Amino acid sequence: MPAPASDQPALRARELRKSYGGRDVVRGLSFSALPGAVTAILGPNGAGKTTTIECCEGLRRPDAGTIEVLGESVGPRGYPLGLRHRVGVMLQDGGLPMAPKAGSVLQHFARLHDEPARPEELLERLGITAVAGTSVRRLSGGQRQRLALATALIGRPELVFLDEPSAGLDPQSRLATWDLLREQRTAGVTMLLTTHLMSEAEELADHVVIVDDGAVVAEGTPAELTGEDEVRVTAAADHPDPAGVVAALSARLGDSFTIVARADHVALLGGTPDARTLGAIGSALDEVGYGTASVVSHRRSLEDVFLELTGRRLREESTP
Ligand SMILES: Nc1ncnc2c1ncn2[C@@H]1O[C@H](COP(=O)(O)OP(=O)(O)OP(=O)(O)O)[C@@H](O)[C@H]1O
Repeated sequence: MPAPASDQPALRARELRKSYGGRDVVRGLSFSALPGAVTAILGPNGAGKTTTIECCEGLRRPDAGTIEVLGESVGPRGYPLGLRHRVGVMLQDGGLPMAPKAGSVLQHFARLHDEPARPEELLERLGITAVAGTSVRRLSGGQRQRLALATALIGRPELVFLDEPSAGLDPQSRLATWDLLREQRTAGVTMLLTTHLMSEAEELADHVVIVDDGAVVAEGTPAELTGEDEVRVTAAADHPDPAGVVAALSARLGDSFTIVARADHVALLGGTPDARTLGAIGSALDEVGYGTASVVSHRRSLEDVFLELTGRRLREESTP
């Protein structure tokens, strides 16, 4: 049964580090997940989300750092025995045996727990009752994904790890999954999920940890992360010196805005500028030869924040 809510984190990861073949993919990453809340680790492909969550699940061993789950330390050998029954895990690739039938797999997982949820009910909720008699191998990707979620929830865990829970699902299945996860939260279950879907983080998360290149670049509630107005100036052509653009704008505007400049756009955070300030912005941009294609003022979405922090362009994978 879920533990009563407290202020103590249900999970605390401190200064995690992990490298593969000399390449650092998790670089001093720290975050906490509060009990009864949904914490989303949001990041682009390759940011280190799966590595981080699998370290927290005790499936990968971090090179450095500490992890506490439900008050217990996760050591080099993974979870202490008693902890395993309190936690549910949904892996990114499902991690399911292929030969058995879907319903048998879930029954098997149910028998591992003292007070499991009813398998038939979970199958029904996730819309996979009709394939209960089909072998896992023959399930579609989305059906397998939902079965993996059912196996994570069958033991009525206190804490559930969900690695991209709705990746590859059609819109109906995604909504059914989100509804089920919201119910889990209402019942007091703590959830840590990874996602690169803004909509998933916006719909489900109480706390969002934005990760890029193996490190936390921002965190907060969705409202904290998105609560600011932004003026966005899109460049007509890439500018060679974004730092010079910031300097020119700061010289005219002082510290009334947080200014982020990239080759292709400038974002000014901190309020809606009046006509005089807009004039000053225009003059500063003219001064540094920043050709302006458009200027818009709007409330930032999570996607704006994410793209601002993690960049708008596809990145080459770094090499060792
Ligand atoms: N076992 C491994 N051996 C070598 N490199 C790995 C291994 N696992 C992950 N990586 C690399 O580490 C980096 C981070 O991978 P990870 O799967 O943690 O990222 P992610 O944020 O979950 O990405 P995605 O959203 O694409 O699933 C990637 O560059 C990946 O290629």
